[in-house]
Order: sequence, then C-alpha cells, then structure tokens
Amino acid sequence: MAGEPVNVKEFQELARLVLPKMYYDYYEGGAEDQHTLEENEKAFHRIIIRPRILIDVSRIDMSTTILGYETSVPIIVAPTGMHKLAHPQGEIATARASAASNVIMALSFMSTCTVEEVASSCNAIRFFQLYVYKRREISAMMVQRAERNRFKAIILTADAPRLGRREADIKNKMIAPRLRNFDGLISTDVQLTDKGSNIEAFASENFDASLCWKDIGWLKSITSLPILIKGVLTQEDAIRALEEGVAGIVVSNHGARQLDYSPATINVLEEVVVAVEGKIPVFVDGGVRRGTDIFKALALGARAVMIGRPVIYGLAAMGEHGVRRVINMLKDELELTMTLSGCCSFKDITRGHVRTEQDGRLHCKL
Ligand SMILES: Cc1cc2nc3c(=O)[nH]c(=O)nc-3n(C[C@H](O)[C@H](O)[C@H](O)COP(=O)(O)O)c2cc1C
Ligand SMILES: CC(C)CC(=O)C(=O)O
Repeated sequence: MAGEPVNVKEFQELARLVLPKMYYDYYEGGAEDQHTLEENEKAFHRIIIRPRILIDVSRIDMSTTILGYETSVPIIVAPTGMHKLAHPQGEIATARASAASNVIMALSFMSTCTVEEVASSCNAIRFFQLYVYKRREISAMMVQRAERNRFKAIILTADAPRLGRREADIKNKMIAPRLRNFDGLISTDVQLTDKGSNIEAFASENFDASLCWKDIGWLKSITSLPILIKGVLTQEDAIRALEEGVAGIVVSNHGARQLDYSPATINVLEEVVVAVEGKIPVFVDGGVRRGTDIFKALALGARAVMIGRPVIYGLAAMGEHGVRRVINMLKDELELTMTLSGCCSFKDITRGHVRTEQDGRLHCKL
C-alpha cells in the first residue's frame, strides 16, 4: 500500500502485514462458515442513505453523551481480548488513544494489561466488560476491582456460554497468553487439548454456561454500577433485559465469532429499538467500518456504535497513534456524512434518512 492508510480497510491490511499469522487470524476471524462475519459488513452496504439538501450545514455538532458521560463522537471502543498480541503496550495504548480522542473504552475481561494498569494509564471514562466464570468469586472480585478503579459501567457479555468454533484458531493451535488480572487465581496454561485452540479450551474450562437471567440479580447485588447487556439479537431478549432493569443493551453477535448464521446486527437493531420504546439506550456493534455505517446505525435508533476489529487493526499497525487515527478517521467520515446528508447534529438524523432492504420490499408491495 502506498502512503498512509486512509481508511479502516487499509489499516486492516497493515495489521495483516505486521502481525504473526496466528494472531491476525485470531483477530480477524469469525465462527464456522463466517457467513455472519461477511453479513455484518454487507448488511450495512445494503442500506441506502436518503440525504436532504439545502440545509445550512456550515456547523456540525458532534458532541453527545453516553450514560450521561460526554464524548466527542458516538463511538465506544468495544471490549476485545488480549491487546498485547497486537502491540507490546496492549490495552494501555488503546486506553490512552481513547482518552486522547475523548471516547469511552470498554476494557475486556480478558485483557493482557491489568485493570489497575489501564486505570492509572490515563484519565478517561471507561466501562468494564464481564465474563462470568464458573468460579464466580473471581468474576465478583473483578467487578469490585473495576469499581475501585473508577470504571463507570459493567457490560455483561451474554452470548458466550461457550466460545464459537473459530476454525483458523483450531488450525493454528491458537495459544492463550498470560492474563495478568488472574495471576495466582487461574492459569491460561490449560492442557485440555493436544490439538485445537487453547483459547477455546480455556473458555470451556472457565466460562459458566449456567449463567442465566436470574443472575442479573446476583450481579446487581455485587455492584452499584449500571449494567449493560451485550449480545441481544431479538425483541424477546430486549424486553426481558428491560424487565431485569438493565441500563442499556448492546445489539451484538460478538463480531460474528459465536453463532454463525445469527443475524447481521444492523438488520436487527431496529427490532430491538422498537421493543425498548426509548426506555434505555441501545448500542450496536459488528461490521462498523465507515462513518456512513455509524450514520446508518444512528438513523435506525442506536445511541452509539462500538468498534472492535478496527481498533485492533490501528493498534497492530501503529500502536496508540494507530488507534487514534482509526477513531478520528471514523469521526471525520461521520461528520462528512452528516454534512452531505443535511444533518447538523445527532438529533437531526432520523429514520427517514435511510432506506433498508425491508423498506424497499414494502414499497414494492404498494
Ligand atoms: C479479537 C476479538 C476479541 C474479542 N474479545 C471480546 C471480549 O473479550 N469480550 C467481549 O464481550 N467481546 C469480545 N469481542 C467482541 C467485540 O466486543 C465486538 O462485539 C465485536 O468485535 C464487534 O464487531 P467488529 O469487530 O466487527 O467491530 C471480541 C472481538 C474480537 C474481534
Ligand atoms: C479471549 C477470548 C475469550 C475473548 C473473546 O471473547 C473473543 O475472542 O471473542
């Protein structure tokens, strides 16, 4: 590639060039046939923007709030595991870049830097993603550590009772690195398989597949932080989450790494938004690679998007600077999209600014 990368895809290509194949495959891959992986992006491509003209767009206001916290753009850094495989500074580089760009970072439960290291690396609003282990006391202790270190919300990932089947990781015999948060508590040196992915083996040894709705009560009993549920893909689960009193929902298929042939997230966002009737904010992730994608998600009712792989690609390519570049590129693209669509602020972006495939079908029937 000649010159500096100018979009997320070019950062992906740079990441592919610099990373060992085992790690690149881990980051990039999805489950099984990777049908949903492809669809997460393609479903965005099938949504058309309906721009409005002759509106004064000389000033665009990009500021917004997420759970009451001010942020420069409706982007949250999604929780993704093990950043030190992408760059030696790991999650500290990601946290500093997020802080510099004034966006919220969600730290993965499976981080390679500790909660305390990330918290002390910079001053920023951070959320903490939670996996519930069979040894619940470990998860409870992590929630308390996050709370002590001023994380502002818990994101409970609810789509991973087991890890999805990621065939590249199986072929590469993907190795789980040391997770220093769990030093002295749990080892990533699992010896369950002599073949296959060690990450998968680690997850099946430790993740609690019995986690269910009643456990939201348990989580509430151990923390006073707001709880977001990540992994909702249906109106039924959205309504249930609402009944459990969560503070927000993340429409997510885990970057298509869990259940293949689950829907592209942008295709089910509206179903969830309609179900919650504006009572709590709805976020979405999966396949966001352009500012136009963010615009589409906002038009369909998302409060903000989360980005997973784009951040990793920036981190692998250029460390902290790369993550900043990726976030700022997406921000610039969103600003341009708003300008060219006649929207001066987020409240100006309406359902009428996009046409989905389903809308197309409705028109045909008329
Ligand atoms: C390499 C990788 C690691 C991930 N690790 C986690 C994790 O530890 N916890 C979690 O809740 N989600 C995890 N996810 C899912 C992301 O939070 C997010 O849902 C997904 O990456 C969004 O899709 P995108 O990568 O297309 O932006 C991971 C995703 C990737 C790609
Ligand atoms: C280390 C993994 C369990 C993190 C994860 O959720 C993922 O790879 O999708």
